[in-house]
Order: sequence, then structure tokens, then C-alpha cells
Amino acid sequence: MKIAIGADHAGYRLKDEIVPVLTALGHELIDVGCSCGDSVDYPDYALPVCEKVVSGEAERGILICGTGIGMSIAANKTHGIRCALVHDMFSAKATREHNDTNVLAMGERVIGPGLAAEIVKIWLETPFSGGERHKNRINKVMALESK
Ligand SMILES: O=C(CO)[C@H](O)[C@H](O)[C@H](O)COP(=O)(O)O
Repeated sequence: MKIAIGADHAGYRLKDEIVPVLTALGHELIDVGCSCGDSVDYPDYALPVCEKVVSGEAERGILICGTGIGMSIAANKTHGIRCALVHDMFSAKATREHNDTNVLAMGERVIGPGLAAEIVKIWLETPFSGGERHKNRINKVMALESK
């Protein structure tokens, strides 16, 4: 799968731990940065990742900041993006099955690299359930973008 990934200064270390894990699994990564601890603004990295997902250049996006909160807020402002902030394996599976999320946000200051890698793997491998009730709810969420 082609995956766009981005982080701010509070998330780039976790990004750098996740990238080789995903590459080893055969995924193709588009890393938009950042790549050092100099202070940056998370929306500047959320946007290019989300644009790549919306355009189809990437199938999914992964965003990491200190808490994952700023990244998830920014991502969900982009039309066509459904971003979930996830720090546990149950939610990683549930948000794919129920919400068909196309972007995952995590916080480097919240979880360690081992759990983050498991969350990412589950989130990438779990298909959308396709359930009619979930489709209906997703359609209602996406309709909010044109209000
Ligand atoms: O946006 C965030 C919180 O919602 C992210 O966690 C940022 O990474 C965090 O705010 C960065 O904080 P810093 O004090 O500028 O390092």
C-alpha cells in the first residue's frame, strides 16, 4: 500500500520508528517530514499528507505529533478525510470497520513505538465492514463538509 506519513517536531522520532516497520511489511512510504526536533507547526505537515490521500497519490495517511490531537483536528478539516486519533488496538480495528478512516493520528508523547507499530499494522490490515448502517453514518458525516 502507498502511505503518506508526516509528523511535527514532537512526533518525528516515532515516525522514524514506524517508517522502517512499514517498509519491511512491503508498504511504500511518502514521508513529508519533519525530520528533526526544530519547532514546527503540525498543520503544515497534516495538509500535505491529507492532500496526497484525497488526490489518490496515497491510499492512506499517518500523522504523528506530541498527542496526536492537533494532527487529527487539522486532518479532519480537509474535505474527504476521516482521521482517527488512536492509542489502542481495539480502536485501531473499530475505526477501520465502522468509520472507514483514511488517516490515522497518534501521539509520540502518549504511546511507545511497540504499541504504535501494532496499532498501525491493525489499522492498515483491517477492511471496512461495508455495513449499511456504517455507510449511512459515514455519508452523513461527509455531508457535513458541504454545510
Ligand atoms: O498539537 C498538539 C497537541 O494537540 C501536538 O501534540 C503538538 O505536537 C504539541 O502541541 C507541540 O508542543 P510543543 O510544546 O510546541 O513542543
